[in-house]
Amino acid sequence: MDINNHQQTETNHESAEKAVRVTGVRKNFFLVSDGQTESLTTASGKLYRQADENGLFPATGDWVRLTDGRITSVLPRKNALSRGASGRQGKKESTPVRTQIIAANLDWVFIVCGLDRDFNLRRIERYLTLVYNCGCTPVVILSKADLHESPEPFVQEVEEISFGVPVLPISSVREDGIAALAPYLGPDQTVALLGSSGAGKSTLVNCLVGKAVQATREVSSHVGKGVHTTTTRDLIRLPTGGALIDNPGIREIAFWDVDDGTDSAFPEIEAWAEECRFSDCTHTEEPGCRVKEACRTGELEEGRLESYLKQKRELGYLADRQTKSADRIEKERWQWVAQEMKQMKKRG
Ligand SMILES: Nc1nc2c(ncn2[C@@H]2O[C@H](COP(=O)(O)OP(=O)(O)OP(=O)(O)O)[C@@H](O)[C@H]2O)c(=O)[nH]1
Ligand SMILES: [Zn+2]
Repeated sequence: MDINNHQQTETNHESAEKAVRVTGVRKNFFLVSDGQTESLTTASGKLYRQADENGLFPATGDWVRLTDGRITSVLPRKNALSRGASGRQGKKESTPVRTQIIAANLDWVFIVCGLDRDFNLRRIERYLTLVYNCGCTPVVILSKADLHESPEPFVQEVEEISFGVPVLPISSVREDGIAALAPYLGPDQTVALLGSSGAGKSTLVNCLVGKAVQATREVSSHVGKGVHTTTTRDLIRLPTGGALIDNPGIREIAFWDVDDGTDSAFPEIEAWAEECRFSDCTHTEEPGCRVKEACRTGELEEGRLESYLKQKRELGYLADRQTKSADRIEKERWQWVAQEMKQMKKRG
């Protein structure tokens, strides 16, 4: 697509600068909206260069500064859903991990889980961890509630593992429970949808928008010329005034991205762990393990402990891997220095 032919964000004649929101990110261009008009634009060369240093590059949901029709900076983010996000960032000993921002400035993240074969408490726990880890606020949406006489038992099961997170059963096909989502979809609220393939995300989006946006992704008439129907947007405006972000990146978010957010997803286990005899108790074989005792007394379900331990193991593995690669980089650097010195001596 030739961007130059495109009416460049109606380069405002009064002021050449304005803040707009990124509604879609494609390989070489961005779709931005000022709330009225949606248009295509590119990022300034400087922004590309800076992104290499600070990793701050426009993502869907970002507010950006537009100067003469091009994105020149990304405004500070409230939060961001990202792959490779880790609580380790910001800690001194951290290995910088390049994170890929999938969606920014979110008020809520809907964890969509179907009440069919998709229903899996352990997976919901993982998603909760991931969402907490990104500094976002989760809401669990149990879709396809129409497949059951009552979704209540499922709601209770999820509530037991989600500690105060709203758990809302819905049916997009029958439009049941949709009204309960209204408090999260009001003006100025942005929601990202997370959930495995087939969970019912697209169907929910279409239900909320009131038409099949996800299938057809029509571009409305007031959108700038040159934006063809092939240009998909990731941020969808809702009739309620809110915005929904549903993009492939979010759909594919992998669990290994999750770091030590386990504290928030398993608060009761962390609390019992405080009472273990050994402070470094692994809650497996040790005597005086309060967590194991909780399993014996029935206070804690064995499956939940397994899930917790599995997460801990995976996180440990990830941390290990990151440290190793940092060590290797350091080693390689010294090898290079040593070689250079040898060369210099030879020459010298
Ligand atoms: N019974 C019932 N089926 C539903 C409901 N919502 C979605 N489905 C069905 O579930 C299947 C998957 O729905 P999608 O909306 O495409 O799921 P998705 O999460 O967008 O899946 P991906 O696009 O692969 O990420 C489709 O066959 C839908 O018709 C619902 O409320 N009730
Ligand atoms: Zn223990």
